[in-house]
Amino acid sequence: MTEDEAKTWLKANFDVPRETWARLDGYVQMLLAEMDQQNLIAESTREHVWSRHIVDSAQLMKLDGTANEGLWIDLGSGAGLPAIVVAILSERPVLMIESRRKRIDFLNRLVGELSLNNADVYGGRVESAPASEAAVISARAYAPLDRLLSSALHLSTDKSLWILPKGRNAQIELEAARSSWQGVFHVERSITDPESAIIIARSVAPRGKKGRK
Ligand SMILES: C[S@@+](CC[C@H](N)C(=O)[O-])C[C@H]1O[C@@H](n2cnc3c(N)ncnc32)[C@H](O)[C@@H]1O
Repeated sequence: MTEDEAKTWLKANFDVPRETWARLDGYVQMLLAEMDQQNLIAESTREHVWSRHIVDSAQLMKLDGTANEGLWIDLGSGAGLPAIVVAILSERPVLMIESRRKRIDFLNRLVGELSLNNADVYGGRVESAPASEAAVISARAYAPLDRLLSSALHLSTDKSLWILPKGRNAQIELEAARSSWQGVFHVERSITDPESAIIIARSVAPRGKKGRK
């Protein structure tokens, strides 16, 4: 997907009025500028931010069956991916969880400068974030599936939808996690990288336990 194709895809798949487009553009500019201060995205993707990061994040919203309602929690948000894209393209509340100080500061700056009234940052570890009842939980390049689910179970309910871009190891990670986790899992192909996949999960619980909230 070229950068032009990425922008065309966004316009075809989302309502993108001028103000929303200006926010996306502003985010890309701030992300690239911040790369002089900290390493937020792979150097090789600097010239491909719209396809490799913005569309890569936005595609997750297309897999969300929650009617765009309820809290979206993003684990290990780092550069703000996918959370900032979700917060710009929707009005739903978005909570970013990130533990590294410099990244927390950058995320707070994004929220302020892009006037994202629906977005918030928890600066700390996922494991110590206050219990919540997320409608959606996302995590991009955060942790292997088993550790990811263990660290964030307290942020979910039985109804939470987990949307987890997993690169090329999706199927392997899923098989490895199945011995410890039950739930309804399936894998979707990424539109930005045909070899990458996204794990979608519902009704997630540690194997052998019943009666989640
Ligand atoms: C590889 S980066 C990915 C960032 C972003 N999701 C993206 O796709 O560009 C992983 C991020 O997760 C954060 N992280 C790792 N473990 C964490 C934890 N237990 N709690 C909160 N943040 C964590 C790291 O500080 C880092 O910013």
